[in-house]
Amino acid sequence: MGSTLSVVASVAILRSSFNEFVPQELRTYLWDFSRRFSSELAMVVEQSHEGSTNDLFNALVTYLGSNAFSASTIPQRLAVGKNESMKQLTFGLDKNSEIVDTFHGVKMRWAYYSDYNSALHYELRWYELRFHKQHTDMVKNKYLPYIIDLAKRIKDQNRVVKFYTTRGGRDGWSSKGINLDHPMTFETLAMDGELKQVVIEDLNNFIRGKEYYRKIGKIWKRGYLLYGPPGTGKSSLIAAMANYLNFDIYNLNLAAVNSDSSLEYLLLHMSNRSILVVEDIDCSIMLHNRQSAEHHQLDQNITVRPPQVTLSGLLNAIDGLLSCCGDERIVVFTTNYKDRIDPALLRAGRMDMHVYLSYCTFSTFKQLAANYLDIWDHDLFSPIEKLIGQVQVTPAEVAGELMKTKDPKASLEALITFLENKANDQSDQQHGNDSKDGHQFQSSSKSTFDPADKVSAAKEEKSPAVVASPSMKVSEYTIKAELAPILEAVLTKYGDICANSSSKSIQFRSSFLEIACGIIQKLQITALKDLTELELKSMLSSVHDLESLNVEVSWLHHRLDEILQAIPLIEHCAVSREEKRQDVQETTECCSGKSNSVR
Ligand SMILES: Nc1ncnc2c1ncn2[C@@H]1O[C@H](COP(=O)(O)OP(=O)(O)OP(=O)(O)O)[C@@H](O)[C@H]1O
Repeated sequence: MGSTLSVVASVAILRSSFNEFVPQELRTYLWDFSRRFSSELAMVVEQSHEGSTNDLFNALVTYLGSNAFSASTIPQRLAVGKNESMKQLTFGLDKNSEIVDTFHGVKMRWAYYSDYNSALHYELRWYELRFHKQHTDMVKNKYLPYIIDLAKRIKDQNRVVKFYTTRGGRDGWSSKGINLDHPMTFETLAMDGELKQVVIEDLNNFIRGKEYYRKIGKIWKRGYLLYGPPGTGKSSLIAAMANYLNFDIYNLNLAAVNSDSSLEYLLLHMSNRSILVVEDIDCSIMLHNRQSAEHHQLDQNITVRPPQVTLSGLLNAIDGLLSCCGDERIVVFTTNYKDRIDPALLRAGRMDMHVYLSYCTFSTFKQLAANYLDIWDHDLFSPIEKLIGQVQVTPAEVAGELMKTKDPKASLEALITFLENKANDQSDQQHGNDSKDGHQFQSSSKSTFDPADKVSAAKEEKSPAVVASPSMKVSEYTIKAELAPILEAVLTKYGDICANSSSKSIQFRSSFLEIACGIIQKLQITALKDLTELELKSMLSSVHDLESLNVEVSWLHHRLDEILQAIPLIEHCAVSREEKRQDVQETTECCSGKSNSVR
């Protein structure tokens, strides 16, 4: 044993002396000469390749380092370290050390060398791979690409997610970014189970879709619109997405960007594998065409600086040529009021998935109770289920109540009191509205988070969890009572339009039907001349969403198209009528001697 050790030690000493005293050119020559007679092939991977960084070298640093403890021959010396952009320690081969990796049963011998060139003050580093010549094709076509791919995944998993914000003007993004230390994950995010799964699946498909996107000629990017009342978890969902994918977040404050070209500059300086977030897109900026970007004088004293980024600038940035300057990009818009957003921004291809974050349902409450109190069931769940069905309460509010004490019983009782108070408040508000409006539809369709936005309310409140007015069952669906006659008529005329819907959940299907019936109701109660183009386009956008979920509403789509085409004619007629009226009035005034010129 002692003699074996001394032989190994002598070989190691000889080897390191050889490397130290024999110049690299001579060593290379000697190796090449000896290999002429060998069945082994050697490949050298230098730090730089043809004048630029060698991606394979960098991949090897990660791959061999991560394999260091599982390789068939563990190296005697390892380099180890960590920096602030990494979550965990990383390992690498130290100078002149070797490792044997096994791939598809074939032994791959790796060694790492470095050589300091004192004239150039430059350290040359390289890896050397030796394997049997018969595996050359496999190494070229499978092993090395596998290393590059795996190293990328290892690196992505180990990197700390960064958060960047705009500094305004041409200053670009905050230079270093701060570590995103947000604890929200898909496990802790309370969201309807099915919807959460749909989002996760969509992200998975996107991440695995590089080849698919290339094949169909589409830029590898995905857009999500997150909408819903404040406090329902839009920002939390973004954090969960970033943590799940290990993507950096670039938080774009459009109001701080002073021109379309600054926006271009910012997008060109985002890293790959990142999420571009524009929060509250409806109110952070009013996007208009360039012509209207003038200073608006609200009154004599107040001048409002107009938006500097135009709608076309933003559209260009999202899906114009500029958007191909990066890979694996996700764009997320959030809003409390989907109907205030220009439909051009919402169409598929720009915002591929619209995710509605609703008020708290019983299912979301149960997830919050599990997160905050570690309970999955309790006697007090039953009254809470009843109250949550009647009250509009956000997950943020419920979470706030559950945080007050760790004692489950006390916490749930406090939540019940909170929900009862809220129910009374909402009921008082409802009565106030009823007596003010004297109109059942208007009062019940008003949303407490946006009393002004009827169109938004007509859609947002349709989630079964958010029903404030009485519900009714029509066939197997539960729908707002006031929409029940419309649904009955639709089912009689067109059959079950949700029969082929991509969602099997009755709850979801009911909410799709409420959206469709809400649109029909709006069309029924509004005179054609009072419908704005924006309202119609927003209805079309909802119908488009329903179609993408395989809800059969082509007849409604067709009807909306017809109305949209008719609007200019209606406006034209209105103008002609007004002109005629003015003509008649002027003639009458002239005849009766009341015209300005006579006066
Ligand atoms: N769905 C949810 N699951 C778990 N926690 C939630 C959820 N929604 C809200 N919360 C809690 O409420 C807090 C505020 O929620 P968040 O900021 O995500 O809401 P938001 O919809 O983005 O609100 P806003 O529209 O005002 O920006 C979160 O930090 C989290 O603690």
